[in-house]
Amino acid sequence: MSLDFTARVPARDFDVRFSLATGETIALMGPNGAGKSTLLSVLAGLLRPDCGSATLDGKTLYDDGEWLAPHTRGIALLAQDALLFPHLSVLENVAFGPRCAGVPRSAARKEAHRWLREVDAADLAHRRPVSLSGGQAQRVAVARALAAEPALLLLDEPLAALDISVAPMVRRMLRRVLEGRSAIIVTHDIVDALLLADRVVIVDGGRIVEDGPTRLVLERPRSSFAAGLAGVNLMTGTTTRDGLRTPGGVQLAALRDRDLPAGEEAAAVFSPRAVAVHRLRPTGSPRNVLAVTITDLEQHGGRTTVRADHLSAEITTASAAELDLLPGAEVYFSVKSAEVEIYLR
Ligand SMILES: Nc1ncnc2c1ncn2[C@@H]1O[C@H](COP(=O)(O)OP(=O)(O)OP(=O)(O)O)[C@@H](O)[C@H]1O
Repeated sequence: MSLDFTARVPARDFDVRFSLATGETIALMGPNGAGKSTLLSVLAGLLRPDCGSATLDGKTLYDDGEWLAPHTRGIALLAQDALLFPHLSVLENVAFGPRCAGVPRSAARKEAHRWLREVDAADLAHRRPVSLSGGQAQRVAVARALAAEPALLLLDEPLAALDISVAPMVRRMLRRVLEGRSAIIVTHDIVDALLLADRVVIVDGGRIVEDGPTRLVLERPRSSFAAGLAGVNLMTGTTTRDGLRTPGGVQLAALRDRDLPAGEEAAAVFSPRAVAVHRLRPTGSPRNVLAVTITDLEQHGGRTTVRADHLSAEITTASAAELDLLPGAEVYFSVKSAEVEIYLR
């Protein structure tokens, strides 16, 4: 194990215990006020728990009387905003960690150039932080965090402050640099959990309520929070000219980003509300049609969720009754391509 963590902070009703394997990335999710920032603060050494202990790669971070100072923990914390040092150039920002660790100036600069290349920001080396866009600054912040060679990387909603148009690029970069790294990423976005993490840990009311592989937690949610997250349809496969093909051969047309390359691993996401249910295969429409078998129906208010083969449709209860839907029935789900979003994995 890379990290073993227990902490109690009664003033915040926080009582959490979990472990992280070496090279594993966890998505930490939960509603507002659940305790996600508390967990990161305790790990980063910004908040002292009343009791508990934590070790990282065999090093004690805290225990009864022991308390390691934040800068000696080997943990880098990346916040929502890049928080670069405004008076230093991009290169000097990234070289800061190695310099603090005693690396000579020219070697530290060389390191910094290497990390900037790693995050596709080599051309920004001589810029000042004030001249960077949000996405550029966040890439530099990632390079700065990695240049310190942390044993554990903490990312607090790293995409939340970014424009929706640049978030996918930064997400792809993160996916690349997080590969094989011990990291905890706080996110509210299930797409991040699916694409960036090996495992999802859900906290609610200062306690862990779910912990497991992201797919499994979504398919069999045990907490109301996870059930809410599971309210999206996800299909994985490879990109094609006009969408996605699953390993089982299902073709899904999507409204595609024009620069999306074909043949890449990707996930398609669409809302259950965008799915229509039919008894007979619909013809002559530009929709995606999937033949499925109903596994379960759930009524809530005037609407019914129809679950089938890991997908779900949300339709009015009146139309569910009209279609005479029952578990075991073979039906067709259809969704317009404009409702399907594709994310590279
Ligand atoms: N500085 C503080 N002092 C006292 N209590 C705090 C402090 N910060 C947070 N809390 C309390 O601790 C609990 C956990 O909050 P925390 O900020 O860790 O949640 P979170 O999951 O990060 O929420 P969000 O998604 O809103 O950032 C909440 O009840 C909150 O009110």
